[in-house]
Amino acid sequence: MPVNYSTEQTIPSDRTVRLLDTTLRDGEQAPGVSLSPDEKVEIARGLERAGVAVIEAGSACTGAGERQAISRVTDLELDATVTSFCRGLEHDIDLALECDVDGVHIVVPASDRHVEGKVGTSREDNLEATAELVEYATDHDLWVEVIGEDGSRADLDYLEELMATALDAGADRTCFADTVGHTGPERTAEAVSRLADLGPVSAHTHDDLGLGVTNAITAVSAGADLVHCTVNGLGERAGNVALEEVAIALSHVYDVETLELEELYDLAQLVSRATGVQLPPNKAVIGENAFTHESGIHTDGTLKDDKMYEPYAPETVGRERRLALGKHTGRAGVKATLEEHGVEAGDDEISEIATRVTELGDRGRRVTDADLLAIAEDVTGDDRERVVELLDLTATSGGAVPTASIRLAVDGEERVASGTGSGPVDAAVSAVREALGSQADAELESYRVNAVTGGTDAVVTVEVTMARDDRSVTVARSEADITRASVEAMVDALDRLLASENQPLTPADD
Ligand SMILES: CC(=O)SCCNC(=O)CCNC(=O)[C@H](O)C(C)(C)COP(=O)(O)OP(=O)(O)OC[C@H]1O[C@@H](n2cnc3c(N)ncnc32)[C@H](O)[C@@H]1OP(=O)(O)O
Repeated sequence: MPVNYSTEQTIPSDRTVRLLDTTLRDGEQAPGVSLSPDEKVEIARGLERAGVAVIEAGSACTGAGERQAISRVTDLELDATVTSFCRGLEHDIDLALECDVDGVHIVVPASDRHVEGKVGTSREDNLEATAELVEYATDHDLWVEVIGEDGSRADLDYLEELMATALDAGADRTCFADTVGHTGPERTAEAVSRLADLGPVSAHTHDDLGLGVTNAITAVSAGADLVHCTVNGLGERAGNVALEEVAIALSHVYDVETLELEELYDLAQLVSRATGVQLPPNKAVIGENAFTHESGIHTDGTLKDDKMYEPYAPETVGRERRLALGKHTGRAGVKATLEEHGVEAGDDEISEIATRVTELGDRGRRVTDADLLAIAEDVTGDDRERVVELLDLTATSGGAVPTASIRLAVDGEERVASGTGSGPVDAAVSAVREALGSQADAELESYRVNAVTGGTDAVVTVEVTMARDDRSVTVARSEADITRASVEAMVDALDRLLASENQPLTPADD
């Protein structure tokens, strides 16, 4: 159901809106990002699973490697239309044809700054060249979208003339481009509604002013029916408008469905892994904190009614809700988290544990599951025997094969093992798994390293989350030695997981 309380919806729910993804072209233009053909193929498959209508696979003019990558995507024979970016040059269209794409985006200058200052032509010659290029592309059976580059800074009368020329020459659609993310919703609405009167129009917005989604939604309400986006908002400078944000905004606010929303989180992680650009924790839909609650009032409210502090269920976009502990934790959050770990405590004990969690958070620390459980044991007096304990660790690197040997106490019995790996941490983790056998059957859900202090002698904090069956435990360890911190965190997490299976803590009396 749309959530607008107004009866005047600017985008009615029966509007057909489709999304074009340009992660493989504009997204890849983000500094430092370069996708291999295999990565492009994997991302294109993910985009297809999500139901993206058009995939801009790259710029064929960039070089042989790029053309090979685009060809690999066209070879997939996806349902989505696969396209290439082309400058206003016949040669670029020829290169796109070599990749067997379904269509092209012919990017022609629209503002005087681009017409005269960049391409060095005149308004009149630009009109003529645009018509010729469109005819050339359509003669080769290509689907054609003409993008008026820097359209938001163009004289709108000229932009309208340029786009009318493109449509008259046979272009399938035009595109309003806020190339430098310079404009706001009013000008977007004016420009898009003028172009929509001519024929089908797309919107291409950037986030330099943080107005990417606003302008995209405004463009749709002004008549655009295809929105250019990138996964995670990757792109030039501050990025393009994020695919996941446009999709959820259209769905949640206007009841207009564009994608298989539950695919969005996997897609976000896939793109993050391939590009090396981490997901910002506070980003809508994909950020780690988007469905995580720490503060006591929010956690309590969410436990009473899961819609209390969330606009939509995390499962909608392929995610799960999480409770976190820290400075702002209250009793309800402590009780719920302890229950997740099979630990019961009385009301007074819960209050005491909550106070100590807050105190730990006050010291600027993130409070992990292991911290909570240690506090709970202290408060309830439930001492437990460790199942696994690290006794000794030696790791070497710099030679041909990084190796590590490890000595563990497992249920009071000493075990020694060694392992090799891609680096000392990997080798030490192999050794731990070797020593523990099936007891180490736990998935490493996340592994994060953070240098707490500067310099080469920095103290690093390693935080791991490990899961076994349907339980997960987060542990953080700080050390100057990253290998030791990693292994200690992992062994402690395994110890917690195994302890809860073998020796559940007994409920404490009130
Ligand atoms: C808004 C956007 O996202 S634009 C897309 C940006 N994408 C890219 O740049 C793709 C990656 N780029 C590349 O691989 C290279 O820049 C290439 C292969 C396209 C061109 O490389 P080079 O020939 O060395 O040119 P260079 O990069 O120095 O300059 C760009 C040229 O394209 C021209 N150009 C730029 N936009 C257009 C256009 N819309 N129509 C025609 N020509 C254009 C420029 O005028 C310049 O030509 P000039 O050298 O004759 O002055």
